[in-house]
Amino acid sequence: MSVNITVKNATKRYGQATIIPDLSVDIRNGELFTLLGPSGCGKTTLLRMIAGFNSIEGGDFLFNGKRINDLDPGKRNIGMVFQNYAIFPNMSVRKNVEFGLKQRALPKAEIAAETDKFLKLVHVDQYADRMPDKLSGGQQQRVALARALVIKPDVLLMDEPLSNLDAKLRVEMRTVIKDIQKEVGITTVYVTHDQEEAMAISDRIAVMKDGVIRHCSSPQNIYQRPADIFVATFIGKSNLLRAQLVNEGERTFVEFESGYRVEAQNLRPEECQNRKVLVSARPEELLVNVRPEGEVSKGMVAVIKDSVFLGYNTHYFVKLESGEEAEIIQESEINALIAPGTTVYLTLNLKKINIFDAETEVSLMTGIMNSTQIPRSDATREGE
Ligand SMILES: Nc1ncnc2c1ncn2[C@@H]1O[C@H](COP(=O)(O)OP(=O)(O)OP(=O)(O)O)[C@@H](O)[C@H]1O
Repeated sequence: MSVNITVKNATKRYGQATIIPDLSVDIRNGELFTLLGPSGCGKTTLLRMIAGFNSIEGGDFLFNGKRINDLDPGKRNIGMVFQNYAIFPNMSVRKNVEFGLKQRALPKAEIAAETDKFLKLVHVDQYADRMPDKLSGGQQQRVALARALVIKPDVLLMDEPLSNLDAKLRVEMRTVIKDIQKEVGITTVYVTHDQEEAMAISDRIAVMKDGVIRHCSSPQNIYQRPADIFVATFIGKSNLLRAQLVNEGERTFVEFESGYRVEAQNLRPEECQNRKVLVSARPEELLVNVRPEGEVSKGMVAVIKDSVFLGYNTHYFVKLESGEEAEIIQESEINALIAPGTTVYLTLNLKKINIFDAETEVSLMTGIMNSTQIPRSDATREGE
């Protein structure tokens, strides 16, 4: 039986250091929920608290509403996969997978049938009699996954399971994990510091910094409307440009340091007063335009520092008149690579930029989905 997990006001300290000050989050039954953040932000600490391996200095952990704080790790019915495989090197693949079932003293026929089922699920059935050292890293992680799932855990915890694999295999294994998780439907908490991996596999992501969840939502919501500048720059690449909000009657304009001005869109009405802001634009939301001789600029004036042709896309690295630098990714056009040294003007995809208060670094936009709570009336709804 898969469960929903509730973390209420969790606190974790190591000696004098508070690693998690006060963290609350609901993880839905059956979802693949990722804890994402830089090294040391407390992802593994939180995962180990869910597993019962770490003491809890404050707060409550609940599975389906039942408090588990005092339940031994072995009684929480949790499956786990770590980066260092955690399979027994002296046992064949089959023996590794059947280990958990034997410990539960199930009938022999059931053990054999269940082991076969999970070996097939992760596509290692043809290696059932091999020893782990005769398997590739990806195959070893598949065995670790089968071993974790065969006991029918209520929760699957995965801590950087792909970080020991090479880049190509890591990308392949994302699909394997995502597909298998959907097939078995077990609530999964996944830890990674790789934002692309998180975006590729997760139903929802919690972006963490210093033990605090800064943004919790679907990958699309977090990418398109990040809650603050940390999130905007941690998930994908964001160019940050200094600007000022300027009110004119009912209208609010964004005035960049170069003097370029556009009408602000999607700002929360209560946030429209004059103030210093930072505008974030993804590399694909800025457009490089060549300015014909003598024509007045229709955007922010910049000079191309470097042009990198990458086939379908071209990356331009530019320096603006304000001294700020930006990276732009643009679909390559035939024979139209703009040479370094060329003066260009930049325009923005206004619907997609994000505007943040320069001081608090918090977003001023409408449409931010950020919730660590499951709406009680609609716990199974997709997205937010
Ligand atoms: N047993 C421990 N004793 C003291 N400090 C610890 C202990 N375990 C972790 N820490 C500290 O707690 C903080 C959070 O560690 P944690 O392993 O949860 O981070 P993380 O986000 O998982 O990072 P990484 O991606 O590097 O694994 C770090 O500053 C770490 O040094």
